[in-house]
Amino acid sequence: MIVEVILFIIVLVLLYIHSMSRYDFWDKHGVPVDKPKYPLFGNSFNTLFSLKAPGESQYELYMKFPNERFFGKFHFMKPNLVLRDPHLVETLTIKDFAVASDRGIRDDPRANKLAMHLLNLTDAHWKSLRNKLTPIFSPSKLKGMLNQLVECAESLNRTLTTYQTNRCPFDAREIVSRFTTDVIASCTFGLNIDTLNDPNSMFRSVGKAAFEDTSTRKIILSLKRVIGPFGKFLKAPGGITNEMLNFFVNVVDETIAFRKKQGIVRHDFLHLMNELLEKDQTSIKNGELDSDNPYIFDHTALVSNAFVFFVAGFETTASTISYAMYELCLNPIVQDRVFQEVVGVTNRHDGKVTYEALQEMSYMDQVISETLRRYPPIPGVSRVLTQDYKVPHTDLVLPKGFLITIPIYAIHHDPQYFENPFEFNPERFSDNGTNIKKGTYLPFGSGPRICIGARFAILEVKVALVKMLLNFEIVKCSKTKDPLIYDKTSRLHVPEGGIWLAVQARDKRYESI
Ligand code: HEM
Repeated sequence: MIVEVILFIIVLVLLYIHSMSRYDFWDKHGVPVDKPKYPLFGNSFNTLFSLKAPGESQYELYMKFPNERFFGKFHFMKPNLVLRDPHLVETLTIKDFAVASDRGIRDDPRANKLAMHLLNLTDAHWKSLRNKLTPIFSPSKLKGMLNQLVECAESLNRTLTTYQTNRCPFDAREIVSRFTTDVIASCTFGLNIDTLNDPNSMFRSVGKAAFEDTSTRKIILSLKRVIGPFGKFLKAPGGITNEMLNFFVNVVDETIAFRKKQGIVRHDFLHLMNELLEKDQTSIKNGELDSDNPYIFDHTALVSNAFVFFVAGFETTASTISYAMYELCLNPIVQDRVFQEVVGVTNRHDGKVTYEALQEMSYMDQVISETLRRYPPIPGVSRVLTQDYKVPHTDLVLPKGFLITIPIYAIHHDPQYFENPFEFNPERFSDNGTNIKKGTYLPFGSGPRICIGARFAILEVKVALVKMLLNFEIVKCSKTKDPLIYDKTSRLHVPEGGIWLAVQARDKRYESI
């Protein structure tokens, strides 16, 4: 027995020495590094074990290297380069896109019936799909969805009225997540669901399942990223089930069949994607497209991308609206100014929230931009090299497959680019944001892989805030936290326990608007 124990200790010591020696990687390349204290988990220890919120952990590390263009860290034992220089961020994501077109956090696009979507694809297949989908987010197409957004915002207002009448505080994150779920269900799946009144709807359950985190889930999801092809054998607990996936496929099929039978045309994402599908089918019939072309926009592409719009779109927009409400509540002067703008513009448009009226609300744009700077819903993005890459103006050559991180949250809070970065100040975005240095404002990412839904997201956030402000003043309640404390268990930078606020009815003059 003693021999076994000694052998076990020797193995542990050898493993420890091996693991710690891997951390010499950046020293050997002359790159500044924050060497991890513990073996195996690299610099991710604090976030994986829920000791720090992701944004705070990223910021702390970033601020250790104030004069560097980049620094090294470790994701588990895998070296990872973190960019600090905004020019380098732009070079990698735009000019050198050809060598860094992959985000590296994808599942196999054939993993299940909803996996053939933009997030999971790379190279030519991604490019073909992105080119097909980009036009459905054009301003003219989004204008066609405005009525649906306004209807959902009116439903949100009805819910807020009940809280106002009962003088009851509410968790803005929860209520607004139900609104953004209704929006995606309406614009992407053609369904008028009412998650605001039915919080247990399947859509809401899937939304929660996609973002609910535990330490075990975070560790397994992160491990999947570093062990390459073996990752597919690892299954993280929780998340989206097969039953949920089937539900989405059925919803899409039933809605398309119903619309066809009833002759209903609604200019939403479902309709526009169905047009893409029919166009490819016609091209195959006419012999213009080969039926075994791997990039055909078929049923799988339609349901997969409808699904990814939901997952990528509901939490990010809910986060932005609820943080904007929080900041407007803490900054009554800003709230008053934006309210005056909203009333002035809507009055010029016969009291209506039209697409044209929304384009005139420039101070509202500043408020939304500053919210996205202060609280970027996705704190960082990554790129994986598809070829060896010489980092510009250095001798550092990184091999194919190397992981590079762009720390969005930290760059947004770097005092070099944003004075008093933790202060909410929409004035930073006066002059259409032309005074913001390139490569320092990245809420939607950068380059050809930038968020495809950015324009839709801004429109949705704007409609919700405009309709809300016309009816309510957002005020503090006894549960409003200032400052907020961030959730250490989540992969996103979200407040612990939600964002508690209250609303008061506006002057009767505006109630009907
Ligand atoms: C405030 C709201 C949103 C924020 C802050 C946001 C942010 C982001 C970011 C940072 C990326 C990665 C970009 C990169 O790697 O450079 C991304 C990608 C993406 N987003 Fe969004 N997003 C938002 C809303 C939406 C909405 C509403 C949709 C769909 C309706 C959407 C769909 C997508 C898709 C499909 C991708 C992958 C694009 C590709 O790989 O080609 N997002 N988003």
